[in-house]
Amino acid sequence: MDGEANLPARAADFAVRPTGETTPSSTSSTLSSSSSPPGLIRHVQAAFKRHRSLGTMQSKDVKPRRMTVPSRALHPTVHSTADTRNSEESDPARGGCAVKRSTVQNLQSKDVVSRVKGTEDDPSITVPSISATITQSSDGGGCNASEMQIDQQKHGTCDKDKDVMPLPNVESQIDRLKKVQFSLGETVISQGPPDGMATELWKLSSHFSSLALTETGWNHPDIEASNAKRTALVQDHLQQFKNFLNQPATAQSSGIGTSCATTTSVHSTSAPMLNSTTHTSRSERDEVPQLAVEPPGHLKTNRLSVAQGSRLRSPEPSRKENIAMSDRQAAITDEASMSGNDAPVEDKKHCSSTEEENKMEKEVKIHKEPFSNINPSSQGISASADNGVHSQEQLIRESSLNVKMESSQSGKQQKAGSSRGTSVSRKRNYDPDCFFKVNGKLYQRLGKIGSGGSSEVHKVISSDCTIYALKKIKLKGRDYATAYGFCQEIGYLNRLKGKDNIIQLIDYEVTDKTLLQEVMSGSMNNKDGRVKDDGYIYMVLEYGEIDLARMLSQKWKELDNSDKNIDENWLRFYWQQILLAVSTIHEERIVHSDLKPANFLLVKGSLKLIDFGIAKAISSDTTNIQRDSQVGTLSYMSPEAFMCNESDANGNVIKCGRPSDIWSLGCILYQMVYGRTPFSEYKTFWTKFKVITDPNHEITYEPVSNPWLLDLMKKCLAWDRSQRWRIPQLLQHPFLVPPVPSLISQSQGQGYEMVRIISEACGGHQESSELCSQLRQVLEEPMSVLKSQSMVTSRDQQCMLLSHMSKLCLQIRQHLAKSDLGQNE
Ligand SMILES: Nc1ncnc2c1ncn2[C@@H]1O[C@H](COP(=O)(O)OP(=O)(O)OP(=O)(O)O)[C@@H](O)[C@H]1O
Repeated sequence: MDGEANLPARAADFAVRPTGETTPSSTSSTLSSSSSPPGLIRHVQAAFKRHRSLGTMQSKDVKPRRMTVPSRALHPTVHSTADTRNSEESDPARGGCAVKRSTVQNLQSKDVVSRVKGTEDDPSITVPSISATITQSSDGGGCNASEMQIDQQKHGTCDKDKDVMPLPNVESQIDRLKKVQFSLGETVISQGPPDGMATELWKLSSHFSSLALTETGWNHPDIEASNAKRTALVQDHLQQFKNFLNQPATAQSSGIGTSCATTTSVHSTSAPMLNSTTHTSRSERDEVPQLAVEPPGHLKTNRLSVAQGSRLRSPEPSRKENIAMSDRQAAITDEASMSGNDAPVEDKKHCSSTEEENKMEKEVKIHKEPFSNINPSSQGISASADNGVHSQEQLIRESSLNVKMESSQSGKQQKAGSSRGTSVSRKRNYDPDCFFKVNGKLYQRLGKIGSGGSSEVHKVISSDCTIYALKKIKLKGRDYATAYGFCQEIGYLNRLKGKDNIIQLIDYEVTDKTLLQEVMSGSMNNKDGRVKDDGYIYMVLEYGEIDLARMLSQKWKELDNSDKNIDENWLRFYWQQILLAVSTIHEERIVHSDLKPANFLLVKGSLKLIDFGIAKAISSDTTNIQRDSQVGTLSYMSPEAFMCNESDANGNVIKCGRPSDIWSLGCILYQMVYGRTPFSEYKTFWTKFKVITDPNHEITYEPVSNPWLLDLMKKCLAWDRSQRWRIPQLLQHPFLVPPVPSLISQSQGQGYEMVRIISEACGGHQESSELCSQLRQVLEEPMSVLKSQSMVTSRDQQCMLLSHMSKLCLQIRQHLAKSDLGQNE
């Protein structure tokens, strides 16, 4: 473990940034939300965490800090004490995920039941349990709840290519379904039959409810006996219901201005889910029956259960419900509005008058409420559900206008009790503790992944059920140069879009638009001073499951319990990926400057490079980057990174370039091989500084079974940066591209025999014997020849070897010819 806790630094001189080195036995951060979301949301989050393998978030290990050290601070005569800040707090929640699993499941199931029972208070659960059955019917599966659950299980992923969100086990789902249906059944009955067009529907719902009630005796033999009959009956009813829903709608969801439209709110109670609630304005309720159709409990998931334009009746939502609904509506409104405009989005044309507001209230409103109530892990999206999601999303798109209008309405509802006309700030339209908004799109926060020296990174889910990482950088109080640097990360990530081994930037927003503009145009005018406004940078990034630091930590924990060495193939596999990632940026003339295990993330089995916070592009006329200060993470910083801008023995200014990254790679490789970084025994900043900048300091290499591995580490950790290998060479190093053993042994066997014959033929001639022994040495230790040469690729190495050998052979031949001649004379 790098004991960097004692690093000396004066706060003023060293900006020590905690970053990501992980060493096997240390501890660090974290998966804790800084602010606890409400109960249900917490359960959602917990469920997501549950489905991530242990430790898939930020390493729990102590991470070395990234340093920003002004040059003057580096003079060895300056004595300072380390800034031992380690801003990464250990978060037991991460490690504790698995332990808490059962508790979470219990909570979830309790939660589902209690939530459903509390229907009256929950506007998202409005009336009967029809929807689940409807969805199922499309699969031809009747209304057998267990089948439905199994179907959900079968298709329990959000998207094949996206994060899998497995469902809890089938039995518990069925069990919960029974409870849910029972509860909903009670609700239906207590509500009594509506009149008008929905009477038929009510009958159906009552029927289902009564079925659901009977399902409390789910396995009773009597009930089983009548199952077939009931199923047929239900299917019949379903058909009727479908026909009902398929009626030409007089009030379509997009029916702006139609006086008889029903308002349909599609709530996705968690990202993969959409449930629908239909309600109408007071004036409409008298004329048009309305129905709120809600899938039961967790079966709300993924289902759009109300056809748009259905003119159905449901009990009037209470004011409380309305307010709660409007919160959700507002949330989805934000999500639906992609404009990024801070003003509430609304269709002024239709919102200008009270009359039109009334109309609007009657319209079918589609909202997607991605993030409430339900455990997303139980959102297994069945085939039907999947379709459901798509159709819902389509619906949402199609109804975006309505959604926008809903926004204005919901704003007003929110303000119930206060002046109706008061406009509602967009900021209040969603809970900032639970959501992030980037360019008008909402992302629900699922948990904090980690925090770097400059940022917080959160796991989030988008409205299309994709998991992302959201990096939030607070700019307030930072100097502009630093803020520019952070913005530049966006530039680099944009430049590296489409590169497989670089984490992908999905979206971003810099709240300080001028700053972004300046960075993008390369005209940084305001270099002095600090950012005063409450500026943030948000970056939505491809999500990485685990970082290399954590992987190494796990690997070494495994190895500690056994007497095995690190698996060379494992090493080879990830080392190659690391090289390829760095090769990508070096080809783009970008020097990362902060390469360390924590900055390589595993995404679907491949390592991807992250954190371009201090990366720099090499300008076209040079091979180096210009830095005003020393930056990096101590344990991985190259000698030239420490000595940046100082003069070397020849009076040349020391600069950093690609070789600086190669040194960091050497440190990473060393750590992969030995479980610690090369200078880990030097605990303080100054001792580290001293040994790393000392050209005569010899790094200790414990013996390893593969000499090529040793050679590789040395090639990366050559003190003299001009001696360090470049990525293309490293990719061809014999550790990665081993020479074919059979050929070696074959050629060696034949070679030895040949040398023996020649030696005999030379008959003890001194010069010839000398040449023969050289030839033999080449055959025995080809590297002894190659080491003195600076080769480019292994093919070049082979060619050099051959030419060296043939030179020797030629000389021996000449000697032999001479000695032949002498003998003949
Ligand atoms: N796309 C992502 N997916 C998953 N986790 C991520 C992602 N990006 C960052 N992280 C996690 O958050 C941590 C901090 O992220 P990052 O290194 O980008 O922030 P930073 O503020 O630049 O950190 P530092 O300055 O300390 O290196 C990472 O070590 C990683 O564990």
